[in-house]
Amino acid sequence: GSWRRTGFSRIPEGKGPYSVGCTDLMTDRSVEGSFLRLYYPSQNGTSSEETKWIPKRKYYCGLSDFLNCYRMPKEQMAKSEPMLTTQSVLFSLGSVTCPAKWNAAFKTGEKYPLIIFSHGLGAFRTLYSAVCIEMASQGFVVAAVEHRDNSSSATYYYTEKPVSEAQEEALEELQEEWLFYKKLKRGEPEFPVRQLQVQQRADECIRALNLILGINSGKQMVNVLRLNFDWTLLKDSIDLNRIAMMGHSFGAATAIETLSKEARFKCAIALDAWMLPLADEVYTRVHQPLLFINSEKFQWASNVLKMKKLDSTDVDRKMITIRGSVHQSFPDFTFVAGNLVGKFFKLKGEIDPNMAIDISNRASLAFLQKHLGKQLYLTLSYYWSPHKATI
Ligand SMILES: CCN(CC)CCN(C[C@]12C[C@](c3ccc(C(F)(F)F)cc3)(C1)C2)C(=O)Cn1c(SCc2ccc(F)cc2)nc(=O)c2c1C=CC2
Repeated sequence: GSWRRTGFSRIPEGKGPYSVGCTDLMTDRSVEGSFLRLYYPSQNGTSSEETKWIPKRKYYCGLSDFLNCYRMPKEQMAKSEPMLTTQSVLFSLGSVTCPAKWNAAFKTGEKYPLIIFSHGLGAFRTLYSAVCIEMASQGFVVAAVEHRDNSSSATYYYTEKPVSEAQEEALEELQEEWLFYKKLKRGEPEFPVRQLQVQQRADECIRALNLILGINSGKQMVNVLRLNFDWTLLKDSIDLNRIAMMGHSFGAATAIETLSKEARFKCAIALDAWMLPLADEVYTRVHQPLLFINSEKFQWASNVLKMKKLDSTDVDRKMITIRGSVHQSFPDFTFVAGNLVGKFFKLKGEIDPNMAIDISNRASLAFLQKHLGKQLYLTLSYYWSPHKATI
């Protein structure tokens, strides 16, 4: 509408041949369950509703608390114009949708490769829709997990309300329990906290993989979220040989940790990896191909040196840097925030946000095609010739 600020651009649509659907899945009524947002190739015309980008108001509260490091000190607040508080920025985003059809019917009839996506520190499952929608439009099923390790700025799960005898016959009530970002205590060493969190995050990604594979084999599962989406259409739709991890920042470290624990993941794409949470052991335990896609600004020696420690001649390890991009060029805020907010919060670099994500997505797709697409060919040639198969 006309109220939109100039330069207010939306999250970019998928460029691939498939139309994209989106739905949410939460299993078990406990914090140990899985919670993920699924982006998938959908049947055209089965839904006209666009997907809500940030689905519950409590996410805004969690986000503005996480970002409160930007809150002006009190004395300055009094003096100057009412600042661009993160609260005001966030509440203007309430109506933002992402270009995927909410609960559209899953497109059956072929097997798709699977990507498990892990979000960054202070983010949550819905904030990387530009990347996930592009992958789904190219024929991937993408499960963006929501982590419950207190690194998300907000997340929730359901528990049964303790039903008192009096209400015995009443329908059992489900109660929403919220978890928020847990700040480090002053002087608390960061590594032990992040190492524990990256372990939990990897377990949550492996649990999500097992959940999707269970659905693929036709296993019955209960979605705690009452949505009208037919999960049985996913039966026999995942190509079990083509499974990959993707993640941003803390989520990229999670992707590397997950590969070291689960060989069913054939490769990973690390978007602006934050390597601090990874223990030394992981460097000798990852054997799959890795692609590091870095922004120009999120670079410091110790972090890059840890990426280089994973360099290898036996397996394909690549690193590219997108000139003019920033850390926030990968999550969706780079598209949703206007130029004013975008510059202020460093959500946009010099490069146009759509161009940056396009470079990243094309590099990702080429890497996935190389390491997932030829899997069958590689296997066959390996058996036919004693030499090491090469691509
Ligand atoms: C601990 C808090 N703080 C210390 C000063 C650092 C805060 N910070 C920089 C921020 C996120 C920022 C952001 C977003 C969104 C608006 C908004 F206004 F548009 F909403 C504004 C400002 C604030 C840019 C980061 O944490 C960077 N970062 C991230 S950002 C992931 C994220 C979080 C929230 C989002 F909405 C979107 C994306 N993921 C990581 O895994 C890691 C790091 C650093 C190391 C590991």
